[in-house]
Amino acid sequence: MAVYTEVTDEALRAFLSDYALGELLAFRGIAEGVENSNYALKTEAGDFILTLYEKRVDRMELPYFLGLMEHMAVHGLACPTPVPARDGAALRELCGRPAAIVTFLPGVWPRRVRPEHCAPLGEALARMHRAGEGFPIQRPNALGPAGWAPLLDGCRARGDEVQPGLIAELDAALTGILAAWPAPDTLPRGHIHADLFPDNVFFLPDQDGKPRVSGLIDFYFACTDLYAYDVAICLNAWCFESDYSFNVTKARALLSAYESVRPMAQAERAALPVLGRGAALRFLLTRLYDWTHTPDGALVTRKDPLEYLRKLRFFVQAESPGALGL
Ligand SMILES: Nc1ncnc2c1ncn2[C@@H]1O[C@H](COP(=O)(O)OP(=O)(O)OP(=O)(O)O)[C@@H](O)[C@H]1O
Ligand SMILES: N[C@@H](CCO)C(=O)O
Repeated sequence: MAVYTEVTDEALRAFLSDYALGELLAFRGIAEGVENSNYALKTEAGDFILTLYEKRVDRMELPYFLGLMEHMAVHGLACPTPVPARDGAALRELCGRPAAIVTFLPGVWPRRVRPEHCAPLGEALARMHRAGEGFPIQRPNALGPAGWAPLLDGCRARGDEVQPGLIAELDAALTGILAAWPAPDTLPRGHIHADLFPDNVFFLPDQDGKPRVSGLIDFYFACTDLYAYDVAICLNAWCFESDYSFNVTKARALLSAYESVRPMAQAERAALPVLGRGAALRFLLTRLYDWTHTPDGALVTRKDPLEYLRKLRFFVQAESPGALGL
């Protein structure tokens, strides 16, 4: 479910009259996604996505997200490009919500990740990091290491209902992660996606039927942080099997394709186990928070926090990149 704000035909037509996109031919709400309301639009000018930003997105941060997408698209990345209205502004208001139209990207995200997806993914991630260079606005990562203790505190009251002993295990994991986290400015940093899960990466087959990335979407967690942390997020999201075993073939494919575009420093590779631990904890905590704060019967699909406990435990026992098979 991701249409929180219903847009009427009349409201949309009035909104579109500010744009040079021709007549509205069709529009429909998109069920996928959990954060914002998304509509697919077809106008005389082509296909677009209309997003109404809901409660969890801070409107002060929208110029960063939209500006970054614009910058990356101009620098050759296949990502949604904000469409300005006739007055030049892409960020507008509709039905009392901040709203923007972005270009539609063709492709489908992989419901089941295969090793053949991981090299194109790694390459696209590195291209994204390169494409963000020179974008001047900074956005600290609100869900980075400094944000994890407060998040964990927010889960304290009900966390053990999900699994007995969970909060004590997470307290210990957090202490270990913070002690081993790379010191500021020791690893390269820049604009990262920070949520590059399979549902945010579209693929189309090439002439030989092999998957190639057709676009990256959903930049609403993007921030300025360590590039290698983005790699570690992808190792979490793309390289585990359904039995939670780590697939070294997928991880190697991802990493070597990444490095074909942006070689990593030795220190970045060495940090991957702790960055993997941190990334697992970050998704565990946001899922646990949502799990323990979403009222029963709410229309939002909650994601399983314990999936990330299994991944966290894997990274806790992996002390070196060698232990990851990398
Ligand atoms: N530019 C785009 N081109 C094509 N389809 C898009 C585009 N942007 C979004 N979509 C479609 O809308 C769906 C939801 O988008 P998105 O993942 O950004 O939602 P969200 O609610 O903002 O985020 P989240 O995934 O964090 O819940 C996507 O799975 C995709 O089907
Ligand atoms: N990718 C996140 C969801 C929000 O973007 C998760 O799987 O927990």
